[in-house]
Amino acid sequence: MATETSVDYDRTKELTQFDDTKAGVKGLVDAGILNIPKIFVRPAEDLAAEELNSGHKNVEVPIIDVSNIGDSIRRQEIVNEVKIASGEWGFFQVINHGIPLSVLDEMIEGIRLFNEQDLELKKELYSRDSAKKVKFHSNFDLYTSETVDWRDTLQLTFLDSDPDPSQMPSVCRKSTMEYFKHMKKLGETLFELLSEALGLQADHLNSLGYSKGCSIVTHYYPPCPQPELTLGVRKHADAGILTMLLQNHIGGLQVLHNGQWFDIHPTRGGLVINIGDLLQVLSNDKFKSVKHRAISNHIGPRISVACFFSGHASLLDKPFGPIKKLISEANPPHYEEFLLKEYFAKFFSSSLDSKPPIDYYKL
Ligand SMILES: O=C(O)CCC(=O)C(=O)O
Ligand SMILES: [Fe+2]
Repeated sequence: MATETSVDYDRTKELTQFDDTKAGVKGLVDAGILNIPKIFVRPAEDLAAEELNSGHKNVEVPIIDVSNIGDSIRRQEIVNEVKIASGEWGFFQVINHGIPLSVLDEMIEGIRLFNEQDLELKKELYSRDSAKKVKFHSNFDLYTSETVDWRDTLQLTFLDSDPDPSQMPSVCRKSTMEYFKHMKKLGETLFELLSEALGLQADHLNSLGYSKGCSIVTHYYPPCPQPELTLGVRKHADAGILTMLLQNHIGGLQVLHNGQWFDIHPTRGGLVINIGDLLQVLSNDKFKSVKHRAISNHIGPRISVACFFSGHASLLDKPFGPIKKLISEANPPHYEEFLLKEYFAKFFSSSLDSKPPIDYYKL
């Protein structure tokens, strides 16, 4: 909740005014503002507590080359790298994954075109309706978070079926359909590697439907006139199972590792993979879901495309918890079982900075 006490500052009114423009953060930049509105300014204690540009320059999140995965010796090495990265960092980048550069570049370009198209067209998709599969807005938790983040989002949700091209915004339809096809395929490969890294059969996670059901959440971070006062995305861990993220060349993504922020530098052709809270649960804490954030920048736009795997819609009513094969007397469950539909209801009714829903199920 807001901590603002000044009598002449009506925060709810400012939030509503911003939301009603349906123009997002880009609308503010287009209007030529030099000082960011108060709703975006992080609390003074947060700003004082840390230096925003504290990202380390010399240590890198692991980069895993997944070419030659068909070679059994190399595959075992890759599985081992995935195991170490997932357990120690919760993050890694994959390179040589086989997705053509043109597909990645066109995806980023499609999202740029969507955000930079005529505002009247973009406004038609502006919504906070949870039932909408395709929607554009700024900050899904605008009214519940302490501070508003400096980004706009186009969200495409496909939990029970593949995307329907007719629902896609026309400027990014072709590129998104192509990108989705590749995400699905690479997702299955990664779920195989993660299964093996947990000591399970390669098809374990795929056969349970965990690599099905995903949302493509695309972020557009306009240049910010006062980047030291706000963030692109606040510190959070991802609520789903696995995230695969494409970013353009601007940079800003940071991961919290041993209490320090590390930059995840954009690698041309690379994709950032991170373990979500639900995979931490499935793995009974063998894999870590780690906090990350995106800082804002004077230059931009920064564009990122997150593909969140959260399991097929048919799993929503089924009990969810640590994988039974990973549990023993020596390794008891760290979480009680819960229903995914209740879990996601908790997530979407709170804000990125509130208590993560998995905390309710910790034993
Ligand atoms: O834009 C980024 O690099 C990060 C986005 C992110 O963390 C998210 O969507 O959960
Ligand atoms: Fe995230």
